[in-house]
Amino acid sequence: MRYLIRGGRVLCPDGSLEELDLRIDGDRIVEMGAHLPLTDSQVIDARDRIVLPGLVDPHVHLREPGQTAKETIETGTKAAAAGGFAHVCCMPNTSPVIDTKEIVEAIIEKADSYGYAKVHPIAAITHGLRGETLTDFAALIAAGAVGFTDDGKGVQRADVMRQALLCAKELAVPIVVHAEDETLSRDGHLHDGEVAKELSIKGIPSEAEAVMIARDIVLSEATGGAVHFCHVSPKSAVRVIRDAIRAGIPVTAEVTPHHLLLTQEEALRVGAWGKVNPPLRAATDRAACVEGLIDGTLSMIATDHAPHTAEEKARPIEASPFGFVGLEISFPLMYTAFVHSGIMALGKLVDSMARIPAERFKLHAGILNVGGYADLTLIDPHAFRRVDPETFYSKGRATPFAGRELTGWPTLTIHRGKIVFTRAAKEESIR
Ligand SMILES: NC(=O)N[C@@H](CC(=O)O)C(=O)O
Ligand SMILES: [Zn+2]
Repeated sequence: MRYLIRGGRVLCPDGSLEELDLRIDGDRIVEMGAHLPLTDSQVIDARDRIVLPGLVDPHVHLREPGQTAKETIETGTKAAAAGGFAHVCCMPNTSPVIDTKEIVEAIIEKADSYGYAKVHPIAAITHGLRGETLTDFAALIAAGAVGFTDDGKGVQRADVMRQALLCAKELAVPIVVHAEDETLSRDGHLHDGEVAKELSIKGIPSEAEAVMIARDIVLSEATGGAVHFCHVSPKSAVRVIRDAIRAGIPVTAEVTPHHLLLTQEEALRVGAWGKVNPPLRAATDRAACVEGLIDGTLSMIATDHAPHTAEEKARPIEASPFGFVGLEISFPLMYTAFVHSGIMALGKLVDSMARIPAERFKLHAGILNVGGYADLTLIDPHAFRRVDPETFYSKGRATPFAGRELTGWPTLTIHRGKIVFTRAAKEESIR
């Protein structure tokens, strides 16, 4: 199949927006230029659209194998396509845990058989996420793992983390850190602040996250192993990561839309739909995350798409699991808050949602160029729509952003030369 994407403004690798047509042949972009001839291609009308590279999400939970009532590889990658994502890195806290090459291979094969988006497993650091013995990193990488994490919990033992970093250095992959010291976070449900106090719910202090980040920066420097910090949330952590980067220690970090846009007060408004780990914190923490995004300390955006069943997220806060969905709204959330508002250039946002995570995990993705894979998404920078969880492809429906009016929604996504998502005309704009 040949497509001609005509009349759109294309985000070029240098960050400029240019009126260009793109021709797709098979799974590749074969031509980019002004007013390309139609020849034998099928036209995709991109007038009033911005053409972006397929986005890259370094942190999603697809729940397969084992928790298919929450999500499946099929529904999770459909949600990715609807959110404009061509690549997602999936976390290993499945059942069983992603700690063998067979599971890594099965996930990749299954995702490829659907063809909505590429899935890159981040395999477990330790067997069963038990925090004791290292998995076979070399075998897991050979099977397709792009990094290692015990996400869902932190690696409590410093000696185990040190060993993991030595292996990671040898094999040139990052250790992806969910930073949480359980002696400080245990039994907590919300940020340890005013709202938790008001609701008489045990809190999770910022230090539970920041002390682990500080420890792993020290271990990264000592071993030379690269660390990527997940879903950074407290001000203290942003500061130590900034200092580490300045000192040349090989660390990178991601931040989520919810930690950039929301605070602990959400628990009063939406209850368990706003329960997430790490928790939504104080206004000063949120401001520090925004500052970290803008100065490049937090160089990547991750959704931490964490679907649970409707029943689980309907429970009271203390009985509900941590996490909510994000894939289908992450780009419009970020576009509306940072680009539409004039705070950030579109090129910088897309770098943080495509080019930089692709480079970090060596995915050969994240920019539009002739000869590259035809992974791209068209966004509508004009129309506003409300977030309606009932329209999600994900099985997860919980999000504290339900009802928000956003612009910059993906309207059409192409993955490897095939149309994998088009926004239904019934989802009309509200202004
Ligand atoms: N973020 C969450 O609140 N939950 C994640 C685990 C995680 O990413 O730490 C999950 O698996 O549900
Ligand atoms: Zn995590």
